[in-house]
Amino acid sequence: MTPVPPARDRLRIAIQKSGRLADPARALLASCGLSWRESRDRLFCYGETLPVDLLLVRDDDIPGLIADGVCDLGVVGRNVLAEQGADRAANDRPAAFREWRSLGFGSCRLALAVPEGWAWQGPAQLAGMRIATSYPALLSRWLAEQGVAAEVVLLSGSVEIAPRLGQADAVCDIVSSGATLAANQLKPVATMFESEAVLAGPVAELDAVRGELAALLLRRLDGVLRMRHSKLLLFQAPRAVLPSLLPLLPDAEAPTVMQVDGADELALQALCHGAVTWQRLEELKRAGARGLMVLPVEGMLA
Ligand SMILES: Nc1ncnc2c1ncn2[C@@H]1O[C@H](COP(=O)(O)OP(=O)(O)OP(=O)(O)O)[C@@H](O)[C@H]1O
Ligand SMILES: O=P(O)(O)OC[C@H]1O[C@H](OP(=O)(O)OP(=O)(O)O)[C@H](O)[C@@H]1O
Ligand SMILES: [Mg+2]
Repeated sequence: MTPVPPARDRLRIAIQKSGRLADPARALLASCGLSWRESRDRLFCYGETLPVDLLLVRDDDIPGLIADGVCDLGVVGRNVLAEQGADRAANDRPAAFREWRSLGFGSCRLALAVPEGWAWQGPAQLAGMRIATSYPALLSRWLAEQGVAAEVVLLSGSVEIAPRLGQADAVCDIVSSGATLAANQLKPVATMFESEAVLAGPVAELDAVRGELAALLLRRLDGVLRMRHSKLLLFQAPRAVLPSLLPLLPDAEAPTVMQVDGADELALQALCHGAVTWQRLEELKRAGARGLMVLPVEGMLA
């Protein structure tokens, strides 16, 4: 019988202890106003500003911890969440976690790669082949969708070396820059899955105190994510040039306009959601803007 975890009135979020997502996950949560007192073994961080604690674990364990109710939320790669979700589905187990938000970092893709010398003609070519992967459920599902019968060889790491060792004919693994594939004389031929870090949580909403804490956190998180690439642009300009400045700010919310030094001189404040590059500032200056200042935006509560 599965043990029932004791009731909690603090929210618990699992993140990677170390690895690619550890620092950005912690930085993102900190930018939502959370801070922690770390325990000496660093596996549990007690929330100080809010009753939101961190659990530091291997990323592969995060979906299971959510499924078991040991933690409420987790920051994990969509690839890990999808693999474990596909595995549950393949074994007729009910869904026990889902993606709550995509977080905009840790981008990579799950790709099928074959030796560089192969002339790739499509998935049918894989029939009867051995494919090494750490993502057996996603690979099996993709092969079934393609109607191809191939052998899945499970490896927990260093997958790209399998063809050279004669363990497999092709591989299915995470690709980002493609450097690991190239170093192993492999080429990507199909993308199965686009991934990034996500906030994962249970299928149903949380309730009571933890539900309220999660709602508060999501409101802050949405504000941070929305503002992540936004900048506040401050500048002055004569009223007459306004019609030629506004087309240069297509991604800006309606600017706040203040009158200075009489009716003709304006001070403007525009929240830009796209990149505010030097080139763009120079174009604004050529069009008559002066005193251009770009400020970062840390968050927004609508
Ligand atoms: N080369 C990459 N570029 C960008 N993101 C990646 C890359 N490789 C993996 N990722 C993403 O980062 C996540 C964590 O990768 P990492 O290599 O730290 O995992 P790990 O070795 O399984 O860590 P753990 O010790 O927690 O089990 C992956 O699940 C994936 O979502
Ligand atoms: O396309 P690239 O930029 O080369 O990245 C892809 C590599 O990154 C990951 O491995 P990682 O370096 O995390 O090693 P691990 O699998 O042993 O954890 C992944 O498993 C690939 O091997
Ligand atoms: Mg792992």
